[in-house]
Amino acid sequence: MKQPKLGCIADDFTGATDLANNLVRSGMRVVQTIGVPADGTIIDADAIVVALKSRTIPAQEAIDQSLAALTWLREQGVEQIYFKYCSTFDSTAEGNIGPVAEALMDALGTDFTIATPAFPDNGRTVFKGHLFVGDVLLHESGMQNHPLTPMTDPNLVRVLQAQCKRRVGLIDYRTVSQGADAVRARIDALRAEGVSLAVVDAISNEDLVRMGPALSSLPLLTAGSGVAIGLPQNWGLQADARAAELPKADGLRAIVSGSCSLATNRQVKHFIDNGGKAYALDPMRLANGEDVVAEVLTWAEPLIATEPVLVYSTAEAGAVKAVQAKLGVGDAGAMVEHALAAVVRGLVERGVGRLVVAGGETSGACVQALDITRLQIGAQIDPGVPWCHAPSPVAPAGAVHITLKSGNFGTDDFFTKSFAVLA
Ligand SMILES: Nc1ncnc2c1ncn2[C@@H]1O[C@H](COP(=O)(O)OP(=O)(O)OP(=O)(O)O)[C@@H](O)[C@H]1O
Ligand SMILES: O=C(O)[C@@H](O)C(=O)CO
Repeated sequence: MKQPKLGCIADDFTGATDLANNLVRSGMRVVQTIGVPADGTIIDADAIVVALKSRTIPAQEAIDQSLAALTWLREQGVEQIYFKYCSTFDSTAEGNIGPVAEALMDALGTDFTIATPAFPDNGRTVFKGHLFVGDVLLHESGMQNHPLTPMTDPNLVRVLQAQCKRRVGLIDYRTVSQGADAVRARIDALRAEGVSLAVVDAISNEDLVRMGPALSSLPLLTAGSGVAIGLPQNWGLQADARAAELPKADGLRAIVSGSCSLATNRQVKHFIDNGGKAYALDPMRLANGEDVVAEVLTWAEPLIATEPVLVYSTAEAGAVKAVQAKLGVGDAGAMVEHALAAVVRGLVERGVGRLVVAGGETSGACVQALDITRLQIGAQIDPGVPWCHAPSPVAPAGAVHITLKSGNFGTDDFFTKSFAVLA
């Protein structure tokens, strides 16, 4: 058994699998844990990703959870820490990216780190410190309307500075394009100027791979998942398909979707338009106290024997707003998550062993319903979304293959193609 090299702290569950996926694709064997494992847990992997749900909780709670993860990861002997946040830099003026990054810097006794959400494979690029989502700036991408973390300023130096006590600077594309030595020299110059956190430009995977060697001596990195593709080389690891090998998958198939993002709405439509069997869960019937979960399971049971089924609450913005207006945003969300989690549990008890879950919060609820505490990361379905294999006491076979899809990730045919990737 080898000592893990990289210890990662992710601020949500789907973000954690996204990071793990990029590390696996670049040659690391990765295990993702749900929360901080119990003392004495031994993990055999090159990298460990601790998945928290700390993105939008109060900053002090996010700090406490992240420091607990750091303590555990250091006990495993990791050589470098990676704080993973969203590729759209989801945060409020209070945090949690800045406060968590600074708390980790304090705990590690380091005076410098980087910050970049760049993830070119998913259209997230950083240029002159400004974050683009596809062809538009962050504040024109729809993220300006996010209910919890509205992003109204694409200038990440300004955004991060508003969350930090330390000075924030920039390593721009001209430096990055010159390679690792130039990045190292710029880090030294920024340090000398009293800058402690630097946003780093990256507009391509080549930029990320080029900057990798310059990051090897930093105890802490903070980033989206993109920076991960340049790190395994620092330990002499190369892309190797064996890093993504999972046990054989032969359970029944189901998809559960609570994400209401534009991408997931298209994926649900594509599945149904192509003849997939689907059950639309109506939040108002749940609110009326009807036993919709039992109804779904009765519907699904004969179908799953021969084909994948989709159970979804996914709806377009207008319909979601109408439900939220009647039930309240928090209560509507919690009620739907609870129902989908109960559906997942029932499906797995009935032999579903290949499971697609769409939505970050929904994934959190489903993983908890299956008593999953760790995931081994396998092959990528789409950028940012891998298949995983997870022990689950709920599963008759003792484990499931599961994929946790971020709301905004995946092509329109994601639901139909994911099972083929696992075959
Ligand atoms: N029809 C609906 N009406 C109201 N709320 C809903 C409905 N369907 C789902 N929800 C709630 O909306 C939220 C969707 O969040 P979730 O994180 O699962 O998806 P997402 O935001 O698209 O994903 P990500 O966080 O990965 O971007 C959940 O709390 C879910 O319960
Ligand atoms: O970085 C991303 O965009 C995703 O991994 C994510 O964090 C989704 O919540």
